[in-house]
Amino acid sequence: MTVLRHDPVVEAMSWEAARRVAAGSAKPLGAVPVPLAEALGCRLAGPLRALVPVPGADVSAMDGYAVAGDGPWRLAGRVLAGGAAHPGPLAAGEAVEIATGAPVPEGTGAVVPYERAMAGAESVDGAAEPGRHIRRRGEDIPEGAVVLEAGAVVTPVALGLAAALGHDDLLVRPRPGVLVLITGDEVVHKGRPGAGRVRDAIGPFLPGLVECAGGRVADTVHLPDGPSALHAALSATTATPGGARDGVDVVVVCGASSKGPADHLRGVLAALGADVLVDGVAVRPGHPQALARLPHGPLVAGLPGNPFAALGAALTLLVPALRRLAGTPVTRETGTLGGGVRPHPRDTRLVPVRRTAGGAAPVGHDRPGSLWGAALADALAVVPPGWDGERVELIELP
Ligand SMILES: Nc1nc2c(c(=O)[nH]1)N[C@H]1C(S)=C(S)[C@@H](COP(=O)(O)OP(=O)(O)OC[C@H]3O[C@@H](n4cnc5c(N)ncnc54)[C@H](O)[C@@H]3O)O[C@H]1N2
Ligand code: MOO
Repeated sequence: MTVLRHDPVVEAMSWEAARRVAAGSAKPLGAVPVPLAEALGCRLAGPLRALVPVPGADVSAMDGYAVAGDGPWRLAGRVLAGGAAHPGPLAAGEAVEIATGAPVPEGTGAVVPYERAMAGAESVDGAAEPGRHIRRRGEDIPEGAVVLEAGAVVTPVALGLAAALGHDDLLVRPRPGVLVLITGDEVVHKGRPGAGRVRDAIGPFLPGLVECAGGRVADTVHLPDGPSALHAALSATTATPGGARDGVDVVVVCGASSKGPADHLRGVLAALGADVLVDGVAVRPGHPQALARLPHGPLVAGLPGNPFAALGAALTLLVPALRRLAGTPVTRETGTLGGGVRPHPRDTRLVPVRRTAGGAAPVGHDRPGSLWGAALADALAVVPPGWDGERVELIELP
């Protein structure tokens, strides 16, 4: 009698379909107001408007004298930026000494810089050009102007602009929080791996990849093999209805995705009652990957332990889901592919390439267990089964 001890082979989902499922597995997180200091890298959820005009008043553009009418002018006081304004309009024939950025008194016809003025103790003379060296209220940025559109990334410069326009908080799409779980008793996290050990090569690349997709790695935790630690870590995640900023939206499980005795992901997902959306993808490398939703909300992306396979899987399931959650626009690039690459009969191939003026060229070194080829490459070429040798999609590597 034959005893069937292992799961039968199930047909894996096509790479294109898996990517579509991943992109459709999430909705963009709701907009939240975030203090400027925490908004860097987020996307604006609405247009950024000028709450105040720049400059906020008619101000001097030079250190010198604000004058009215023709010179010589009688000196009637001094106005410094941040100091008291001149107590009334300037009459023709009057001047006040003025600092750059200080509001010019009403009636000012021009500012004469120190370099162009001849000043005595009580009067000043010089050549005044009407309107010269006065920055008018709202001349740089009018009040109410939309300076950045919804969807713009909050850059360091945008933070400065927002502050100048009177904002303390920005309404942004929060960056989805990602918890990374690295499994494998043989995986070590520093130094040279000894016999029977491998150094974690996935944890170090995930933060940059996640960031480019619009997310942020909230924590990376190393778990021993076995279902209980994984079960506990997945159950402990806090759902983030409404996009709370410190929550976990996606858990990435590295390793444990295949069929070996230490590969517990599927069993744990079943025990937790997760909804498995993708269970294996027809892609090389990276076929033993999975995407599921836990009953309390977070998505789980299961990546294979082989590092290049993990990268391919992350670009297939994790990145599209994160982009959707973060509201990061999706751009698709295509190009020609040289190097005599042959398609696989059933699976999509992900081939590390460098893009050149003559098309994409494979860089080699593309074994699933090594990141060498991917590190030499600037993109992965997507070669579908039955590829006709024409253009391919190119996924840019961060
Ligand atoms: N019977 C089958 N065996 C395997 C299959 C299969 O379909 N049937 N698929 C193979 C493929 S393809 C891959 S990829 C791996 C995926 O394995 P797991 O996700 O279960 O990962 P592990 O078994 O834990 O590790 C595989 C390999 O990668 C090394 N590893 C693990 N984590 C890391 C890490 N963070 N950094 C660097 N290297 C890591 C680990 O030591 C193993 O060498 O399954 C095949 N087997
Ligand atoms: O996903 Mo595996 O070999 O395809 O590395």
